[in-house]
Formats: sequence, structure tokens, C-alpha cells
Amino acid sequence: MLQSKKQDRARVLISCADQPGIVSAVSNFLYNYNANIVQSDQYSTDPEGGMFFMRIEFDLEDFDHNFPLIQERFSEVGDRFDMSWRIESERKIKRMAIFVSKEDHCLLELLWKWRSGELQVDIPAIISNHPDLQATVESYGVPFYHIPVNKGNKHDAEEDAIELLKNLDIDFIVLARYMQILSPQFVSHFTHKIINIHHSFLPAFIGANPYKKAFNRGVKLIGATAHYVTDDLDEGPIIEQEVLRVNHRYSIADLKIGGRNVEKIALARAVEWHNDDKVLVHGNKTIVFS
Ligand SMILES: Nc1nc2c(c(=O)[nH]1)N[C@@H](CN(C=O)c1ccc(C(=O)N[C@@H](CCC(=O)O)C(=O)O)cc1)CN2
Repeated sequence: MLQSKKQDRARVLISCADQPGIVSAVSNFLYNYNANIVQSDQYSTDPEGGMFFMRIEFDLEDFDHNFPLIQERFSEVGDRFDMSWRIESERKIKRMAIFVSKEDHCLLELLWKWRSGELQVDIPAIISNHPDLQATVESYGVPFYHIPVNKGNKHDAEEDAIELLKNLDIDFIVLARYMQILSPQFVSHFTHKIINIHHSFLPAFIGANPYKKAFNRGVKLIGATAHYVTDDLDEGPIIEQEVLRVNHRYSIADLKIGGRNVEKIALARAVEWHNDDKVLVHGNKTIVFS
């Protein structure tokens, strides 16, 4: 949904043990700073000793004065309920880096949404282990960085990428059909800030060549899964999935072609939700306040 960013709007995201009084305490805290709550979503895993998750969007008068105060003082509520919490302003335009290899459909979906203003991020860098997409990327006015990866240089290549990402102050990373497995050392720099699109309906067909595996299995559905990257290949917290009905007449090539649409739909949704701070992670699962 295309919503222009509102300069006086912010959101607070909360995770804590479920207990009475949380909603009242949070809403009263915000009320005391004249915040007007415009959206509130919450989820309790199990009222008997489960977890509580909440996302509140609010508008603030005198934003420049009150927002820093709220950020500084919300710990009064957070500490009382032993919350994990964060407060984000809609003024903040997140800086997103994209990693690609040779497939361009997911990349182009993100670039189109970005250029149309639908995806409100900055894209300071697109990084690839191949040169194939340089002209495409630069036609959108986005800097392209070719960082080749092979068996012998993987550590150095990742170090170069990490240095670039840190220097560019990147907030999150999207792997748009990037076909290199990131090391635990790389992932540790960006916990729950790397979104991958895996071209299968996970947990089916983890790893390489999922469409070939799907064809050999004779599936009647294929799919795509957008997930946060962890050390466990294609097993990170799932953010979004999309499926497509197929049949015995589909070749592997047909599955790949049909799969492109579900891949780019799932990835774009996941990126939008992450960008809008609508995704909370608990264990190896997500809560998406879409
Ligand atoms: N740490 C992680 N890195 C990456 C993940 C992930 O979940 N965790 N997802 C992949 C993307 N991907 C599937 O979506 C994928 C890409 C590549 C391979 C693979 O086996 N590739 C090579 C080996 C490459 C290498 O050793 O780096 C191969 O074909 O043998 C599997 C899945 C992106 N990175």
C-alpha cells in the first residue's frame, strides 16, 4: 500500500513476557507526550506465561522536541516489563543494499518499486559477484560494485563487502537471488537485517537447484520464501511466502519461469514490511503486523 512517509509519525515495537498492564502502560506513556495513536497491533502467544508482541504507530506534536524525549524515557516502561523495544521515526529513510548474481527479476522488481516511489528507501549500493547486471543497475543511477567470489577468495571478498556496507552506513541487505552462501562471520554483522529470497516453498527443497528438485518430486505447487538469513542455509525466520499451482506438463524451465513471479512478489512484500518496521523476530519465527 503506497503511503507517503509522515514527518511527525513514529512507531514503537515491543516484545516481552505477556502480563497484565502492558497496553495501558504503553498507551499512557505515549498519551503523556501528547502522542496520538493511529495504529495498534498486538499478539500474545499464550496468555498463560507466553510472549507478548506489539507495534504502535503514533503521531507526535512538536516532533523535534518530543521524539528524542520518548526515545530517551521509554525505558521507564521497557524496564518495568523487561521489554525488548525499539522506537523508529518515519523520517528515517533506511539505506538498503542489494546483492545479486545473474538473475535480474527480483532486482528489477525492487528497482521499479524504488524508482516509482513505492519502496521508500535509499539504495547506496548494489553488489554482485558477477559483472552481468552492471549496465542495468547503473541505468537506474545506482552504484554497482563487482566483488567476484571464488573458492579461494571468499573471506577477502566478504571482508571487502562488509567494509563497503559499513562505510555506506547500510541499514539492511537484500539478497535478490544472490547465489553465494554468506559466512557466519558476515551474517553476524547483520543479524536479522539480511533478507533472502529462496526459490522454493520452504522447508521444501533447501539449498541449490530447488526447481530441479521440485520437478523430480512431481510437486503440484511451487513457491518462494523470503526469510532472514542465518548461519543455517535457507532456514532463517520466514517473513513471507507465495505459491503457484503447477502440473505434470511443466518442465524445469517452465517452473523457473513461473517461479519468477512468486519470487519477486514474496521478496517485495518482505522488503516493504521490513522497511516499515512491521516484522518482529521471536526464535526462528516472525510476527508480521502487515
Ligand atoms: N548464510 C546464508 N547465506 C545465504 C543464504 C542463507 O540462507 N544463509 N541463502 C542463499 C541463497 N540461496 C538460496 O536461496 C542459495 C544460494 C547458493 C547455494 C549454493 O549451494 N551455492 C553454491 C555454493 C556457493 C558457496 O559455497 O558459497 C553451490 O551451488 O554449490 C544454495 C542456496 C544466499 N546466501
